Amino acid sequence: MAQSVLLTGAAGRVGTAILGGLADEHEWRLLDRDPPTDDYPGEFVVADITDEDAVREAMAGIDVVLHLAGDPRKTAPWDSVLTNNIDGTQTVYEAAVDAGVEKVAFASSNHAVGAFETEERTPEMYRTDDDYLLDGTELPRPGNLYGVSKVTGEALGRYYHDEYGISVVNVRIGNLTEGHPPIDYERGQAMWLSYRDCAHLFDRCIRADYDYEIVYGISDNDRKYYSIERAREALDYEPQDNSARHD
Ligand SMILES: NC(=O)C1=CN([C@@H]2O[C@H](COP(=O)(O)OP(=O)(O)OC[C@H]3O[C@@H](n4cnc5c(N)ncnc54)[C@H](O)[C@@H]3O)[C@@H](O)[C@H]2O)C=CC1
Ligand SMILES: O=C1O[C@H](COP(=O)(O)O)[C@@H](O)[C@H](O)[C@H]1O
Repeated sequence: MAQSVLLTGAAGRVGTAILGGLADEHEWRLLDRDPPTDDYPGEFVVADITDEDAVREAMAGIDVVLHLAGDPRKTAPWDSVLTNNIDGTQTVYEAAVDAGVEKVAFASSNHAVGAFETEERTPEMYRTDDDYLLDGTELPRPGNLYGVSKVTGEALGRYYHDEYGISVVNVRIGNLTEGHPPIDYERGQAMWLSYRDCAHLFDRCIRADYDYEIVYGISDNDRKYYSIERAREALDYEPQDNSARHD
């Protein structure tokens, strides 16, 4: 059944991948601080996620929120991640709970656990003969302030789930690259998420039933140091792409 979905950060790369696969699958309300430069499905709201009134208005009648908006730079400074990623995410959760939204899928990141990639483990852990694996039950270990903001977003979701019962899935997205896996970049190949698998994964976040989850969002790459088992179990995620088998 089509659901009413609010997609924040709709004009960005992840939003483009999602809408590329799912434009006709749901009823979309798109939100971005950048005005649309293209044709989009549904309705487009130009607003900043730190604007409480605008976010509340955008939340009316929504079943599911895919919350992507934020500063995606791994070098982002504290003032930007504090405003866009932490304050903005809290604003989105508060408005979602007040509006009776059922589910929120939060775009977390590999950088929430980036500091597991120690000098002793790398580059071996990026290669097929290594079996080092993170499965989402490990403690967070961010390697930069951007990663800290993503861990904080996951904790905000934990709080709003426990306090208000809203369903939350945190998707620790790997490296989304269009058309082909990253070239000459072993780390990126191990955490490649194709556009097709990205759309399918967020479709499962919209349709599946869950309480509070942390899953890794990567394709079924031969070498992966992030397990996709929890995404398979909790969301019925069935990726089709693999960085090692791409022409
Ligand atoms: N692209 C990737 O490989 C990965 C992305 N992510 C996360 O996914 C999300 C989307 O990332 P991308 O699409 O790659 O980034 P992007 O920069 O292409 O898109 C982000 C969108 O959010 C909007 N935005 C930013 N701050 C905003 C605010 N305060 N209010 C309203 N809109 C705002 C921007 O205008 C932009 O259109 C981010 O939260 C990022 O941290 C996580 C891991 C990997
Ligand atoms: O969280 C993110 O991660 C991806 C992949 O990280 P990288 O260190 O391999 O570049 C990054 O491309 C994206 O911009 C960022 O938001």
